[in-house]
Amino acid sequence: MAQDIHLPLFETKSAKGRILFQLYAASLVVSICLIYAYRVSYSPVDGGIEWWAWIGLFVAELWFGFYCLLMILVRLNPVHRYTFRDRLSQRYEKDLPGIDIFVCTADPSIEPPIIVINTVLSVMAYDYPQEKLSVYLSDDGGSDLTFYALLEASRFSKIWLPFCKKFKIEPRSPEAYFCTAIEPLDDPLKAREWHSIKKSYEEMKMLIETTTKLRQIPKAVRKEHRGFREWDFVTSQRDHQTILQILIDGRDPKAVDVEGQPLPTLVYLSREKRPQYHHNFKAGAMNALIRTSSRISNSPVILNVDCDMYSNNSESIRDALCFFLDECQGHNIAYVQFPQSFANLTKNDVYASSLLVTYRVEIEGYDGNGGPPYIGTGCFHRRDALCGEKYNRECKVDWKSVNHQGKVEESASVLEETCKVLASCTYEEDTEWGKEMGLKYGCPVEDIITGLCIQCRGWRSICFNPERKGFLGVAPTTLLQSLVQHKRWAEGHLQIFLSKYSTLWYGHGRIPLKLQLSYLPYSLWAANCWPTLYYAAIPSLCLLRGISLFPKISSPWTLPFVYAIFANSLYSLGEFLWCGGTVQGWWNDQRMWLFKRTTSYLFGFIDTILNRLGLAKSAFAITEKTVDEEVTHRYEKELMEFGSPSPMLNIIATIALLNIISFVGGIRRVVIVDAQREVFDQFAWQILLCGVLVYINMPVYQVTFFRKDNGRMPTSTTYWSILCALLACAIAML
Ligand SMILES: O=c1ccn([C@@H]2O[C@H](COP(=O)(O)OP(=O)(O)O[C@H]3O[C@H](CO)[C@@H](O)[C@H](O)[C@H]3O)[C@@H](O)[C@H]2O)c(=O)[nH]1
Ligand SMILES: [Mn+2]
Repeated sequence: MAQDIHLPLFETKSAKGRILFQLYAASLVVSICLIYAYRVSYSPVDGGIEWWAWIGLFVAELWFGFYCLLMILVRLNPVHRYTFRDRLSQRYEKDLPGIDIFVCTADPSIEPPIIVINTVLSVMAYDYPQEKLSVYLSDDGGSDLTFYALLEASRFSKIWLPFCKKFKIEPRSPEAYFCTAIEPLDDPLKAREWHSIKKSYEEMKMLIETTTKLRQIPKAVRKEHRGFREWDFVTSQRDHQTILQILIDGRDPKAVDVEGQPLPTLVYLSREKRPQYHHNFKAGAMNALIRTSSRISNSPVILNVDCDMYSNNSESIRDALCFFLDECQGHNIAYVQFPQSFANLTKNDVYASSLLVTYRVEIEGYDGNGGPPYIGTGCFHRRDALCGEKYNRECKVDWKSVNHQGKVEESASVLEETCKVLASCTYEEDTEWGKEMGLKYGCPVEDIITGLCIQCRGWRSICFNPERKGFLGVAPTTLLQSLVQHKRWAEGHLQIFLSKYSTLWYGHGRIPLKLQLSYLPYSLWAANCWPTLYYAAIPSLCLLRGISLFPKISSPWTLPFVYAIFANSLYSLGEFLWCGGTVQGWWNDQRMWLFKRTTSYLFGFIDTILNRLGLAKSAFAITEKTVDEEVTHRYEKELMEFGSPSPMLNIIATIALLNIISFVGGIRRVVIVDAQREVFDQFAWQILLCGVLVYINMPVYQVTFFRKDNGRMPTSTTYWSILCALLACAIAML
């Protein structure tokens, strides 16, 4: 035992193949420099339209080169982490710290209560001493439907938790489990129990779904719990008092499951909302939870998940504690971030919503460079660090005694009353909440800015990517949902970059330089829109007009272009396949790369500027977690869903049409005018670029001209885009 103390609870390994990557990176940089050399030495004579087009392209290439350097930097030093849970339980099993788990939901129609309670049940069922777990649900929808579902879940947990333990099942979200599980046939007794639990779950699910659909709680049910009385005073979702209900009080000796084992504490909180007070979206909800939980359970470690992110691995808490509790390296770790993963992806992930490379490769690169960002869900925090405390070398937590400090004496009903004020609108007035304490306000990516500030206070963060994924969530299932989500992200990142919390100046001297630079690719997401729009439109229009912008295909200057394009594509394909993607998935990823850069990032960029000028306020558009059956059906068939009109679709369609017109024009030029193959030689690159753009846009032509279902391009968008594309081409040919 004494020996064990010195064995670490986790281990860090550098990724393999780093030298190979460095060689590839160096060769890529050389080819990019050669491209610049070509641009400088062959620029057309001053002043004309050719010259302007050329300079524009050069600037775009300078940008892409710079961005490419940043992406290389993120990948230079990835690390993997491994935990030793057996050592943890050997040394700490009796003194494991309490864990507070926060689940956030905001709207019962966008986030159906049945999804929410599945997440709640999955986190209640962690393989961890139950009396040390407290689960808090924050309901920004202030909805009795969600409350009702949680009440049902609290009852169901009494049979669900013992079942999970007895059958050692994974995952512990009942919906996810019964979706794929096969009944145990070997033992008839076990099979009977299994069936009875399944039936109970299905009954509960039906009750909850019908109530949600009817949007009304049956009178009889209302009488069952005094908590429902609170809704007599609720005027609307945006105007109500604090509702706080302790549904299960873990300290109560009567709060036990069917086997007589203690249950985790379960709390419902809907913070006060008044029209005259800004509620600060998820950040506001989280801060209310931090304060309320500090009175009720005050655990030193907080896990935070979105309402759709169920726990897929019952060992995650123990994994996370291996980092915090490590005697040598644990003291300065503020948070342990699990990568986001999704349960509802199709094989080739049409909308590239898995962000496969980001969450497999880049996040580990961040870790190597100083620590991953906080990405809002699937993250374990040290409470002190989240509350704004600075890292202090002298101050080490003694995890063995932390549980015995200041036990709460008040009864649940007293707590319910006394804690209400902590979640009121006025509580934060003239305090540091939302500034130096808790999650930061005023940014659509509250998570990133909060994580960055924690790192700037001297703390370190860790990325943990276990074999069996820690959490699984719901990825957007329509094109527009995905684009809107990315707009929020791009806008948030750019806002941080331009604010006083920018990694460049705020991070300077506080976090390592390579970590400062690693934040840049995301900070500058939005800025990508201009060079990408330029590259996707101008060379094609120039092809129509007969302006050549690339080296002749027979000239040696072609080589750096060939190398840069092919090496880069092959590398990214390799990386994608290595992460478990498919070739078609990679191609879809490239398409979404184009779509996001020309729409989400553009609107994100414009909104950020308007926001800076004080002309617009940024909002938090909640991502929808369900869609109707027809849409789901198309999603499963991997058909792109365009559906409702939006300026974003206008841009996508216009670019697609413009390129097909230019492509046809370019081919015509080669076939008709070209006698000596001189024209082809000059324009081959542009035709190729245009051809690739046409190919990548195939689904767009399909939805615009051939599809008949409701996911097709809206007619108004089609007309508008045809008009715009024709106009652009006409101007180009003038
Ligand atoms: O006023 C609000 C708005 C949202 N939420 C909750 O915030 C979570 C995230 O919202 P979602 O619409 O699912 O956003 P995503 O785009 O999926 O979220 C990613 O990006 C967000 C920042 O932009 C982070 O907050 C999230 O954790 C991260 O998963 C959900 O549980 C919501 O219920 C609230 O509690 N109150
Ligand atoms: Mn989400």
